[in-house]
Amino acid sequence: MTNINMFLSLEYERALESLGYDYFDEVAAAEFPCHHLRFRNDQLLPILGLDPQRVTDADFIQVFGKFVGIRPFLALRYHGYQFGEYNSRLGDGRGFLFGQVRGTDGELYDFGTKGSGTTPYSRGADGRLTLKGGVREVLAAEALHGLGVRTSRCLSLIETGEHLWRGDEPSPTRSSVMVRMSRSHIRFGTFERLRYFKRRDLIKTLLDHVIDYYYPHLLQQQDRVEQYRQFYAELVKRVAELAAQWMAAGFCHAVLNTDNMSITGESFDYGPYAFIPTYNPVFTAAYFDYYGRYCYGNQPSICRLNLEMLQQPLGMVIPVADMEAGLAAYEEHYYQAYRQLMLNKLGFEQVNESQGNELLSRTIELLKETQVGYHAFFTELTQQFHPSWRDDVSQIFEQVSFCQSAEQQVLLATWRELYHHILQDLSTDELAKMAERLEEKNPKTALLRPVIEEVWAAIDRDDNWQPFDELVRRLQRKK
Ligand SMILES: Nc1ncnc2c1ncn2[C@@H]1O[C@H](COP(=O)(O)OP(=O)(O)OP(=O)(O)O)[C@@H](O)[C@H]1O
Ligand SMILES: [Mg+2]
Repeated sequence: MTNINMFLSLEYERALESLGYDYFDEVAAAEFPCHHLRFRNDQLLPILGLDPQRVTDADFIQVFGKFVGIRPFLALRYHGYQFGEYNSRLGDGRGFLFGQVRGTDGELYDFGTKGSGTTPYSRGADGRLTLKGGVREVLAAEALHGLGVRTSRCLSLIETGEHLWRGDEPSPTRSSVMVRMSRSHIRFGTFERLRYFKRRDLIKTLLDHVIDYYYPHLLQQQDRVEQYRQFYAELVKRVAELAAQWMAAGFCHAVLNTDNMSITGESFDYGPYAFIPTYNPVFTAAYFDYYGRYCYGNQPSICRLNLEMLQQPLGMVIPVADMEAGLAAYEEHYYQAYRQLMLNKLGFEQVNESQGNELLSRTIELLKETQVGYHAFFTELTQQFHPSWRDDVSQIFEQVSFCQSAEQQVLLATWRELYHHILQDLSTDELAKMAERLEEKNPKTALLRPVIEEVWAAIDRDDNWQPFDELVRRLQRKK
């Protein structure tokens, strides 16, 4: 066994750093009184070309808790529209870009910290992350990944032994530092800040950088302006697909400010999020979202609005009419993606258009009217599904407890008929694949709030991490 820290042996690319000091400030990491590794994401190590067996807990602590070895740490500069109001006092206030590494899949990944100390953007706050906040972010990312959402994931969570004061947690509360692996920490707000300072030159440089690193296939196109046009159109598609993935997963992100929107169309920053207990478009996850701006059902339109606002900075280099044309496809991209994801959750791969649309709207109606658990509905379907359903409509969802009233029974009967009708067109082979698809698309474990609270209570009361470890294992679907 060698004692070389595997994280220090990685080849770090200085992609963002090479852009120079207009985009970030160099910062130092806080020193913490202690370091307890609470989570290490071994599923990510192979993507970094690392064998989990050869990476010790001490390696994680040395690099992602004590921050020994790699330099510089870059607090990225950004602004953002927060609940509709422009905020020019933002930036990485409790985190920094630790480094960038090329994965075995060819993609460039960021290691970004959260809770690693103050920066010039901390605005008088402590630069820290609560342990509960860290636990919640780890869980959200693993759950979303399991549901097929394009998301950042946490590489490590280290408890750091400080006492923090927060208005939304019983205080003092425990502290942590998290390292997140994401496709980029360049946010819509990174561009917004450059427009605020009227720096067209810096917007252009950053846009070229984004295309070079995150949309390299567009480089085949010789003309830069054409690349920009296609970049925006592709971003629109990626964001529409992301919104569809959240909606199908039953996920409410809760803080869709433009500083929480990634330029790669990846989902990240899991603060006061929640998975919806039942289908309810006005379900709002953040207690401070008084008007339900970021409620579950608003997510697709808010994402569209954020894309539209991004036209302001990008408009300094991309013709706005071209971006408008790209944005016009948003609804179609969204609907196509959402429809496909929902049909998958219902067990299907391909359904003809009119039947597919009808099944989708009937399913939503059923979920809404009965208020059956959103996740429970799909896991029940997965458990009860049987190929014999094709031949006998009465067997479909034979055991249901969620239809109380006569009206609800009628809705279920109609849904059943339609489902049966679609099954008629399937071959025996396709029918067999349905069971597998249902299993794959509908993980058994749903990360509902009481589940998180239960895990947290064990940590909080008894420092018992076993329920957390088991939950992570279930979300990652390991035996
Ligand atoms: N405890 C804190 N100390 C200093 N700055 C903070 C703190 N909490 C939040 N901020 C800053 O407030 C802004 C909004 O916070 P938000 O919760 O969206 O981001 P974050 O969760 O800290 O980071 P990220 O978006 O990278 O996940 C960010 O600029 C963040 O750096
Ligand atoms: Mg944020």
